Amino acid sequence: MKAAVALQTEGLTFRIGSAVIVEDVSLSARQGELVAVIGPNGAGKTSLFNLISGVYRPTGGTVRLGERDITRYPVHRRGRLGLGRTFQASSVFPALPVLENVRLAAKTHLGGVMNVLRRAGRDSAADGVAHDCLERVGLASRASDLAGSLSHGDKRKLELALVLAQDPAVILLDEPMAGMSAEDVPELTELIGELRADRTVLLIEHHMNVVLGLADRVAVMHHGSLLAFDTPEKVMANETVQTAYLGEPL
Ligand SMILES: Nc1ncnc2c1ncn2[C@@H]1O[C@H](COP(=O)(O)OP(=O)(O)OP(=O)(O)O)[C@@H](O)[C@H]1O
Repeated sequence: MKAAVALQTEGLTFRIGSAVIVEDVSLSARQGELVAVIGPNGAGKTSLFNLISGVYRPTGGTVRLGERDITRYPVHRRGRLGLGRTFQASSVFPALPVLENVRLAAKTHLGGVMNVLRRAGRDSAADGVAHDCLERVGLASRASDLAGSLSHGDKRKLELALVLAQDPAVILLDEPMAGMSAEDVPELTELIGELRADRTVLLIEHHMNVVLGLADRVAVMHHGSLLAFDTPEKVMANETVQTAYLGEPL
């Protein structure tokens, strides 16, 4: 039996004046599935994430999280319902220790789901979650360092820990490898692969070896539209994709 659909867009469209940013995008991700979103610069990938996470209001189409139509929900409500997203460096407090950053994210989340608990109980639960998340992303040894002192690559790991601390069922990752040193890429690739054990992941990624190694299905965007949405093998063999995006046969 196929797993239930965790996230689905139907006819998702975003226009600004006469500019079409995202056009009629219908895709879905099942529970435990990793869907990669690829396409050239300016294809509309980040805008698609902005529509799914509620940063942009679509001019057409719908977004469903599980059975629920969340198209008109604000960002924070989508977060509470289990949709998580990395927000690049903007979500990191540089003057606070690494651990404190993750604790704050965990506390915010636990404050929503455990508001009947006493503060002390919540704080110790947040501590546990924060340590666990830092361990998972490989930053446990940097827990007491200031977040601002981390290298670019380690900041990306911290951003991932901040999302994990909110325990989302569906995670949107926008180029998590960007700016990482080559030796960090395999470790992070493995970590993202492991997320699938209990979550659904949508991943914007330019490293094709990462995409091909991780993705169950690949969505190819081009000029705001979905050019193909299929298994990595079928997408790579798709002539339209080769001509329009990859330029030449692989
Ligand atoms: N709020 C906005 N106002 C005006 N133009 C926008 C807005 N959001 C996106 N765009 C435009 O839409 C197009 C798609 O941008 P988007 O960032 O979604 O592409 P992308 O595929 O993520 O590109 P990249 O790989 O470079 O990150 C770009 O031309 C961008 O300038």
